[in-house]
Amino acid sequence: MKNIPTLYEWAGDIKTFENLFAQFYDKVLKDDLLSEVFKNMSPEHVKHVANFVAEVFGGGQFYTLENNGSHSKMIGQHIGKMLSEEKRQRWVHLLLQTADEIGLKSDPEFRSAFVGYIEWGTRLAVINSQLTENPMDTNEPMPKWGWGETGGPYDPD
Ligand code: HEM
Repeated sequence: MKNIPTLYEWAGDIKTFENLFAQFYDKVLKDDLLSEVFKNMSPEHVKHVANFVAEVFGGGQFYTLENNGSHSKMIGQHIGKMLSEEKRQRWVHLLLQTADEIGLKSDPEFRSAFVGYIEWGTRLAVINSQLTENPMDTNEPMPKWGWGETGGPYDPD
């Protein structure tokens, strides 16, 4: 494959990410373990998380510009939340279930990159949630996620 798309381009567009997280948080709010954690989430939460992940996946500055966000600001949302490994696992499980239900690209290459990011991001969220102060400088750049070892999407040729 000559022109390798970004993860964002391969997944679709911003509506793909908004749909994924809208359906996901519907499940989260009905979940016995996670509903308590998210019961006070802001009305913008779904859009902010969709924008954040879309930006990390190479879609442009959705979170940075539209939400005046930064990696540090996002990390700050998890400080002191005391998230457990059990809650993290449920979060991951529901997100992957939603990904299948909405028909998110399911080629092995894309899912490998997607799961890699989700593992990284959720494990960091748990670690940061045990802290009382945000360790991250406000000027730290947003993370960028790519295809990793697979090098690009599934290509039958
Ligand atoms: C890749 C993993 C994750 C990403 C990209 C992410 C992203 C975000 C973002 C962007 C916000 C800010 C939302 C806003 O500005 O309104 C946020 C807030 C939050 N996140 Fe995460 N998060 C991740 C993992 C988790 C996990 C695993 C949990 C819990 C099990 C969690 C719990 C929360 C909570 C409780 C808030 C605050 C919600 C509120 O009250 O408005 N996050 N997250």
